[in-house]
Amino acid sequence: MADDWTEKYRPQSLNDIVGNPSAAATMRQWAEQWNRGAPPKRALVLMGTPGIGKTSSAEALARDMGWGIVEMNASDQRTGEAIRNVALRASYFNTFDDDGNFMSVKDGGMKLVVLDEADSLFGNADRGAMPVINELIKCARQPVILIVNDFYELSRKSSAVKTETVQISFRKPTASAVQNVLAKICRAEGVDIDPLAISKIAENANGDLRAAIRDLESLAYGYGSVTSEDASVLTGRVVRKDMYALMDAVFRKKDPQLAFHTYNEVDEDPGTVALWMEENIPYECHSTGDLVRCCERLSRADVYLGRIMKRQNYGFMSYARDMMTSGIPEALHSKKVTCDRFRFPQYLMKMSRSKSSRSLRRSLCQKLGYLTHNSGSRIQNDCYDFYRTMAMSDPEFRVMLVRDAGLEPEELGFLIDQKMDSKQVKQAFEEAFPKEEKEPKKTSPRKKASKKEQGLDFAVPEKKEEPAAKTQTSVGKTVPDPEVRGPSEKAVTDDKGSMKADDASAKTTPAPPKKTQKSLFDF
Ligand SMILES: Nc1ncnc2c1ncn2[C@@H]1O[C@H](COP(=O)(O)OP(=O)(O)OP(=O)(O)O)[C@@H](O)[C@H]1O
Repeated sequence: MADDWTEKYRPQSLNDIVGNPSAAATMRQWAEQWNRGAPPKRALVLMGTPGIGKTSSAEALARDMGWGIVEMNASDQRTGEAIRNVALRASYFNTFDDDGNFMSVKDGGMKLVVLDEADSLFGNADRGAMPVINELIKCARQPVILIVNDFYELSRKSSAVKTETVQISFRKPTASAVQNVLAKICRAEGVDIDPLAISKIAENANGDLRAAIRDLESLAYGYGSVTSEDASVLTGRVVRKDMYALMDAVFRKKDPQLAFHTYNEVDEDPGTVALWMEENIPYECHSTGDLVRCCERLSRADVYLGRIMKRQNYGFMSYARDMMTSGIPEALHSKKVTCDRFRFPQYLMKMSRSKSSRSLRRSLCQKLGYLTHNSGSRIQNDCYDFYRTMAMSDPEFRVMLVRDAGLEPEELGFLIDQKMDSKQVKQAFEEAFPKEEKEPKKTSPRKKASKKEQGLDFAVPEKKEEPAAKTQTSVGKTVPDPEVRGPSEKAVTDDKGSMKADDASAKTTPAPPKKTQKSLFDF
């Protein structure tokens, strides 16, 4: 199938990119630094709205420099592991040419690693991606380009993205630049087009060149000519705006109507918008009166949002929205404006930084709750400090937590404020699972030998492992049994005093060691 026109007319060199000459120049400079060795900032971030030539520029740069290209976009699987396997590896190692021959970086075997739509990379499906991206940014041995529509979305997840990359902002091409591209395509395709139609298509695209080319192709398809009436079927596109546009409308333009409309184009929940307002109000108000009025409007909005949550009455939403958007610029009487950048809400930053420790704490509390017949939140609110103090001061208690609650090394490390590979954590695991008990499979050859020794020359059916076998804990509760809980499994036979396995395997199982370790009741 023939390429659509956007692919057919994709720029082949940076010189063919319409608009953004300074962005192209910065890209070239950065690329030339790579030819002399790794520059201080190894990654480039290209940001801007869709369809204005970011991906095309990255590909054109690689072509201009004679580099290979490794691309990962949203349609690829982009978990941390996948990025490590593809992008990070490609950035670390020397490359292969198209025939599969090894090429060293010295021979010009440079490879550009491109992560497209990097701002939409960090959902559940892309788990673990962030640490790998950070590594890529800091340590890549090959040039890396991250492409984003929304830089703020990416930068809130990583400070390295903010400080250790070269950031290039792509602007939308002007309507006349879009018209020139469309006219050129029409000439090449032999399409007879009315100049008015060209300007209608360009205006409607609002700087999105890809959209403009697609609109032109669909109008010209099968006819070979486009009139201005044909172009009038195009309707306005909805363009999403970011929080900075809303902040600008509220605090810099101080225009209640513009603020109201911009809010509708921002894809954020009202709670987040309120946080942005709260963070920026103190810096944007230039008189006490302004500050008091703005805080008053914001607190009103907050009351309405609270009522929505409490009563699920979404009728209050319009009041909350009006107070936050039109209300605040209307409350700003001073004509002065601040020239600083808008501030990202501290609360969101802290929550995002503490995300992994909060989830670790939650899973830890759930395990402790399971062990002690409590809910995870009860442990978190009432007993967490008790467990923490006990675990910090008593090594035997740590062993019991590992053995009976099934804590993972990072959970135990978190509880006692140590790294997961610290001496205390290692020791607790070694004592909870002595070596021969930890790896039951390795003991099987010995088992067979002992059967022979006993003269059992018939086939003894192996005891099948239940996929979700349960282990009885020392407090009499059953917990799902991960493989690692070998010793606890033995406790089942101990406590109940009956052997479930058949006689033969019972004979070959070494007698359980005398129980010397403490259970929770002993503490
Ligand atoms: N500045 C430009 N100059 C020439 N052609 C362009 C330009 N911008 C976009 N195009 C055309 O639009 C198509 C899509 O552009 P590209 O994929 O580079 O956009 P993008 O900014 O990376 O968009 P997205 O963020 O959605 O990936 C290109 O194949 C090309 O035909």
